[in-house]
Amino acid sequence: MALIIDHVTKRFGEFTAVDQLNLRIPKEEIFGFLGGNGAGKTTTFRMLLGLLDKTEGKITWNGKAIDYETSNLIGYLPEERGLYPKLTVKNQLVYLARLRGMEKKAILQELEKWLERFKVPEYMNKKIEELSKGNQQKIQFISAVIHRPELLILDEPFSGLDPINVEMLKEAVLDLKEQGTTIVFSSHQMSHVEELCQFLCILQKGRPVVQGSLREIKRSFGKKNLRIHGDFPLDFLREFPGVVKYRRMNEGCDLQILNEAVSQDIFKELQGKGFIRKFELEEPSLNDIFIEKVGSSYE
Ligand SMILES: Nc1ncnc2c1ncn2[C@@H]1O[C@H](COP(=O)(O)OP(=O)(O)OP(=O)(O)O)[C@@H](O)[C@H]1O
Repeated sequence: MALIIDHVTKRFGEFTAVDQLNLRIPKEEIFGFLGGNGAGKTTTFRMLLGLLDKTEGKITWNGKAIDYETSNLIGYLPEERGLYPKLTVKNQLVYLARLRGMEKKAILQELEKWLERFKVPEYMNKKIEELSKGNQQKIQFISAVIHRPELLILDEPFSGLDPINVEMLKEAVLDLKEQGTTIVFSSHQMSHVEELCQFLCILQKGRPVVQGSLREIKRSFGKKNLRIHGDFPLDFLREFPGVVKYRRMNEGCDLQILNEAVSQDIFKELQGKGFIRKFELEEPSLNDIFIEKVGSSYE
């Protein structure tokens, strides 16, 4: 395990924002850090980076406490983006990367590479304030990765990006993982987490309500989704034993069922009723799991 969060608590006065949090984040994987608004994600990130003092507990990266020396091994994309509007992209990145101990020549080489990759080479000498919000975010992402950190913390990296830029950033995140970077990111979009993460944790009121591998979390949730398309009425399934949720769709219905056995019962029940065009059993979505565990409508 590379990143260990050991019984970490953060109190603001009487209020406990993070409560005895224990997490083991595996090396060279992408870890999803989820939770509703105010669950304690950003507070955890800030403690992890040493920007906020912990009330209790310990955080280590590769067995060492994170301090001034180790902090250069970490990259951070904060939730509140913070670039200087009057600086050019080049001067901004040179400034930030020099703080990370990089030489100017290496900074410019890396920056050029990233700007090419993000299809915006012409931004090199543009002022930050001249860029759109989404494009400023790309620059902020570059500032988090330019020094090739071992551990990359991304606080809602995809918020405010159009679908093309989301894809571009996802590709970059996956490549960084391939190259051996350990990545922890928070997101309110479950689909991004499903696509990218092998491991995750869902936080509620500063405590994990779910944690582990995505596959195992889905399997152990028990309930499954069943999609049926047929040319006959399916509404009677609303009351069928074992059906937890029923949603009428254009061509049939989407069900949440208690377990796989219920799908067999439904399949038998449908025989002879008409033509079934689709009968598909699926794992629950992360969104289903999130809603059930956190207990509120989301996304
Ligand atoms: N400096 C502070 N002083 C007092 N309370 C704080 C402070 N910083 C955060 N909190 C509180 O701690 C809780 C956790 O906040 P945090 O920003 O970590 O949530 P989050 O999970 O990142 O939420 P979001 O998804 O909305 O960004 C919130 O209730 C917040 O109001």
